[in-house]
Amino acid sequence: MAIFARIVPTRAGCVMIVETLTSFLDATSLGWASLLGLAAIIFVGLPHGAFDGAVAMALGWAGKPWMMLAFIMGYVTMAALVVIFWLAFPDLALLAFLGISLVHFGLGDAIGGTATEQAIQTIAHGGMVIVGISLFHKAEVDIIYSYLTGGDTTIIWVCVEQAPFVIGLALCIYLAMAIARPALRPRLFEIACLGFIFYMLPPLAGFAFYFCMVHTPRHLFRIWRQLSRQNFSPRSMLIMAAGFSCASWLAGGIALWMSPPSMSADAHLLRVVFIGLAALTVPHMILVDGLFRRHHAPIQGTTDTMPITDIPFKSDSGQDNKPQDNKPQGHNNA
Ligand SMILES: CC1=C(/C=C/C(C)=C/C=C/C(C)=C/C=O)C(C)(C)CCC1
Ligand SMILES: [Fe+2]
Repeated sequence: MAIFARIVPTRAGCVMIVETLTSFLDATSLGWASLLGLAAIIFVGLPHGAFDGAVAMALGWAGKPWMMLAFIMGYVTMAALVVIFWLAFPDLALLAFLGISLVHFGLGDAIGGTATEQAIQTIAHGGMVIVGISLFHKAEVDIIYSYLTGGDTTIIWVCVEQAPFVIGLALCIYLAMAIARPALRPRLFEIACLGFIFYMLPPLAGFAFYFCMVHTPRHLFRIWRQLSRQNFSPRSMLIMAAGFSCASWLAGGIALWMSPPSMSADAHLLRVVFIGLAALTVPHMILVDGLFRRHHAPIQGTTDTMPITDIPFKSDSGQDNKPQDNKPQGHNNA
């Protein structure tokens, strides 16, 4: 009887999820590559943010249950404020989202150096993702941007179309830097490969490739290494991340289910995914780029392998290998 009482609501829940999904699949005009990309963004990429609970642990904010509760409340409040801001000022919110994402992705992929070198790498890496995808597939991306702003996208394109001048300049300086500093070459080559992939794939599939195959693994590698150094149990990190992932999927599922009748299935689906992502990005960035990076930047001269290329920082040539007052230099914690 008890088992029966447990199975019936679970089955009802599953039926509801399957029904919502099949009605979306019937109504959407997105191709299979974009749908697969969206699924990967939601189920593979999004959980990297669910490790923010573990990041809070690394920062010493989650030692007691009340601290964890305060962290979760702060995170959810910030996410809710982003959604409210987006609904009130969609153009400004999308523009800000693109800008902060460029910085977040760029910082995650840069391997460090002086502040200027770091800025050049950040603009080049992050710019290729956000501006590259937007400009390679202008017509398709314009439709997505119009769903996200609720109509006019002129101001967005005015800004996106100016960006290649800055990004092009950053790429030229990056090339010069890579000639002098061989450790930068694999990362520059990575930008070229990603550019080709973004050009070839539909925009959502290209973004999903980057988000799931580059950004997420780099982030997880950083967090995992730092937390194992601090002797946190992998099991507790995984349980916490699974809990946060399920909570965000549930929130997204509810938002999807409350589909407004006036909106097309594509518009609603993309709004839920990207406004949801923006809402989680703001607290995620504050935590990862603002706090974790500052506290756990590798010390110059320490060996630090990079995922994807697996090149030790120490193998870097030239004078920047010499320890300089033990100042934190590396900044590639995604
Ligand atoms: C909306 C949209 C884009 C931007 C997506 C962004 C900006 C995602 C940011 C995610 C973050 C920052 C996750 C955190 O780790 C693209 C791919 C340019 C083109 C297709 C439509
Ligand atoms: Fe991230």
